[in-house]
Amino acid sequence: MKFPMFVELDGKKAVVAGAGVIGTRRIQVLEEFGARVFVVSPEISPEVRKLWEEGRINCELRILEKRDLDQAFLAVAATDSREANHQAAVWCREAGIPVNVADKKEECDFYFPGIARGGLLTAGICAGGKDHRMAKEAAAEVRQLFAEKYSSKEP
Ligand SMILES: C[C@@]1(CC(=O)O)c2cc3[nH]c(cc4nc(cc5[nH]c(cc(n2)[C@H]1CCC(=O)O)[C@@](C)(CC(=O)O)[C@@H]5CCC(=O)O)C(CC(=O)O)=C4CCC(=O)O)c(CCC(=O)O)c3CC(=O)O
Ligand SMILES: NC(=O)C1=CN([C@@H]2O[C@H](COP(=O)(O)OP(=O)(O)OC[C@H]3O[C@@H](n4cnc5c(N)ncnc54)[C@H](O)[C@@H]3O)[C@@H](O)[C@H]2O)C=CC1
Repeated sequence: MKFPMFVELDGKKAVVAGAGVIGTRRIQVLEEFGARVFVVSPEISPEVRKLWEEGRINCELRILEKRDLDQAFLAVAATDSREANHQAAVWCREAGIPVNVADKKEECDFYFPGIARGGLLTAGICAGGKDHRMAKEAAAEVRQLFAEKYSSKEP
């Protein structure tokens, strides 16, 4: 069971390997929560390219290398290669950097929850890696609750 720690990400380096469908989702969330996102991926989605062009994130269009992880606060391995994701996890573990591995929950130090925000509140919903559909559904219900009952106070 993972502990729901609410972590300060403002200005902290978050490395994301792979900017396809899942990497893009991760990059958007980390950027929204203030991290200094550094993307390494041979190909990137249009959404990620736009964030890059707006100067909100940095990208390198190549495969991940160990040195990319220097000074990272956290990392995400979201490539479509099991081998590359595993290698990233090993490098992170050696360097003591918490890592999320999109295709293997056993290699994750932390999970991405379903997120609900409203007013002053932020919730992260996790089904312990056992049912992401349930996490998604519950997060949608909590978003609805926040909008109905707790949205009056803006952050
Ligand atoms: C453990 C965890 C680690 C982590 O990723 O952080 C993890 C792991 C894995 N997910 C996989 C598949 C999918 N996950 C989703 C969706 C979501 N997955 C999310 C979280 C988590 N997923 C973490 C905790 C989960 C928990 O609490 O139970 C959500 C909540 C948040 C988010 O991803 O942003 C988000 C829904 C919220 C939202 O959309 O609002 C979809 C559907 C979709 O993408 O639309 C699919 C594909 C289709 C399908 O199967 O349904 C695979 C197999 C990959 C493969 O086969 O290669 C693994 C790997 C494994 O289980 O080992
Ligand atoms: N955790 C979750 O919620 C989910 C996880 N997945 C898993 O996430 C992974 C990614 O899936 P998608 O985003 O759909 O794949 P995708 O094919 O859309 O994107 C993969 C990206 O990785 C990049 N890439 C490939 N090798 C790389 C390397 N060595 N270094 C850096 N970047 C590299 C590619 O250029 C591409 O941009 C898959 O392993 C998939 O099984 C899939 C669905 C949900």
